[in-house]
Amino acid sequence: MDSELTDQLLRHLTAARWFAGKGRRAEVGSLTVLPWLTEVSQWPAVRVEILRVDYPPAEDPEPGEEDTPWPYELYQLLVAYHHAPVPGLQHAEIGRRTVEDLGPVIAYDAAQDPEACTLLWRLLLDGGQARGREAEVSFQRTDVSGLDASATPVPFTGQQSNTSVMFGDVAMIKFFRRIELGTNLDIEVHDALARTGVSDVARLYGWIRARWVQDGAPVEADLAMAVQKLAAAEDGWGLALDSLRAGEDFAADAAQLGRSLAQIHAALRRAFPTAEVDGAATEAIMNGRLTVAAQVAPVLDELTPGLLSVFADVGAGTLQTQRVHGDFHLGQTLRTPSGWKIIDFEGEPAKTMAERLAPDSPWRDVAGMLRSFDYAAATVPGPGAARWLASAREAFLTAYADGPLSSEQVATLQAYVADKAVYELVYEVRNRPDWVAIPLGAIRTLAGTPADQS
Ligand SMILES: Nc1ncnc2c1ncn2[C@@H]1O[C@H](COP(=O)(O)OP(=O)(O)O)[C@@H](O)[C@H]1O
Ligand SMILES: O=P(O)(O)O[C@H]1O[C@H](CO)[C@@H](O[C@H]2O[C@H](CO)[C@@H](O)[C@H](O)[C@H]2O)[C@H](O)[C@H]1O
Repeated sequence: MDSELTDQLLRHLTAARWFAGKGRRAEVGSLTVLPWLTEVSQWPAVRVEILRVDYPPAEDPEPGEEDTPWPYELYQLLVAYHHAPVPGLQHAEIGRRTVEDLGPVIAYDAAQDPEACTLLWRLLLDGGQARGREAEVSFQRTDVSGLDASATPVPFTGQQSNTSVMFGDVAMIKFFRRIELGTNLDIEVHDALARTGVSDVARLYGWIRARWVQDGAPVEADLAMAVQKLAAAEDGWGLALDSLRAGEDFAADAAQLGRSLAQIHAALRRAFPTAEVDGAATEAIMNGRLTVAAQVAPVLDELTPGLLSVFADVGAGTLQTQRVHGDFHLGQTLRTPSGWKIIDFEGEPAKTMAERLAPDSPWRDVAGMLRSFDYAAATVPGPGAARWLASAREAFLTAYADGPLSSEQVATLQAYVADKAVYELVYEVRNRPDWVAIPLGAIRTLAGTPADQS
C-alpha cells in the first residue's frame, strides 16, 4: 500500500468518533477490499474495505519478545466512490485516489451518502450477494415483506460507537465499525429472542455477513444489522434525568423496566445454554478484576478489604448462569408507545468475546440498572434525588423478582453491584475523569468506607 493511501486512511480513522484506539500509536496493517456491491460502471461504486490497525508497543520490546505479535483491531470502512465531488457530502469525504476498475475517484463514507445507503437497503431487502475470488458479502433477511424499499436514509447523529442509518420510519441499519470475527452478539440475541416471540426488543430484519482471507486463513464476520426503527422512541437515560429535574417519581417506568428484563432473561434461558457455576470461581473472577482495576485506579487499594468481603458473599454457594445483556443501563433502553425496548446486546466493550459469550448471572444486568439509577441521581443532585433513587430501585427490583428478594439474593446482587462499580471506575478514569466520583462514591459505601471516614 502506498504511503499516501496509508496517511489518508489513518487521518480518516483517527478523526472518526468510532475509532477505539484514540491516544494509542496506530499503524495501518493491511486493507482488505471486499467485492463490489454495485454493477460495473454503476455510480457511486460501493464496497466494504476492512482496515487492519496495528498497535506497536510504546517501548522497545525486551530481548526475546521481539516476535510477539502486535495487538490489532479490524475496522469496517464503508466506501462510496464518486467520479466527481458530491455537493453536500464534503464532511463525509475520506480522500481522493485512483482505484483499479474506476480510475481517479473521490472516496466518501457510504453511510453518509443517501444513494449508497439506498443501494444497501435494497440489497438487504432482496437478499443480495457479492462474490469475489477470495471474499464474499451476503445480505441475510428475515421477514421483510411490506417494508418500503424507497424509505429515505438519514444518518443517526446521536452518540454511538458504531454508525446507524435510519430508513424513514421503517428500519435502522447499524453498521459495525470495529469488526469482531464470528457472529455478532447483538444479531445473535435479536435473532434468538425473535424466535421466542419476546416483544421487548426491536424486530430483526436482517444482517450483512462477510467472508474473506485474513493472514492466509478464511475468516467471517458480521458487518451490519437491520432492525425495526422504533417509533417515537425516547432514551431511558434522558427520561430518568428529566424525571429527576422535574421532581417526579420514576417508579412506574422502573417497574416496567424490571418486568421487561425478567421477560428477556426468561427468553434467553430458553434460547441459550444455562449452567450452574461454583460461587467460589465467580468470587475469584471478581477479586481478579479488582486487582487489575486497582492498577488503573490505585484509590481501590484502600477499599480492597471491604470489597473482598462483599465479593465473599457469592463464594459460599452456587450461581445459576445464562446468556445475559451484559451491559444493561438506562442508555440501553428506549421507551416507546408499545412499552420499553432493550437494545445493544453486545456486553461490556472492554470484555473479550469469550467473556461476553460465556453464561453469566442475571444479577449482572439487575446490578447494571441499579448502578444506572445511581448515576442518574448523582447527575441531577438535589433534595429529591435520594427519594427518587430509593423508589426507582425498589420498584425495579420488586417487579423484576415478582416480590421481595431473599437475603442470599440481596448479598449476591450487592457483589454484582460492587463488581459493576469497579468496572465503571476504570471506565470513568479512562473516558470521563469528571465522573469518577460517581462509581467511587458507590464503591466507598459498599466497602464500608464512606469518604469522610477514610
Ligand atoms: N431500533 C431502534 N430504533 C430507533 N432508534 C434506535 C434503535 N436502536 C438504537 N436506536 C438509537 O441509536 C442509539 C445508539 O444505539 P446503540 O445500539 O447503543 O449504538 P452503538 O452500539 O453504536 O453505541 C440509541 O441510543 C438510540 O437512540
Ligand atoms: O453504552 P456502552 O456499551 O458504550 O457502555 C459504556 O458506556 C456507558 C456510558 O455511555 C457506561 O455507562 C455508565 O454511564 C452511564 C451514564 O452515562 C450510566 O447510566 C451507567 O450506569 C454507567 O455504567 C457503560 O458502563 C460502558 O460500558
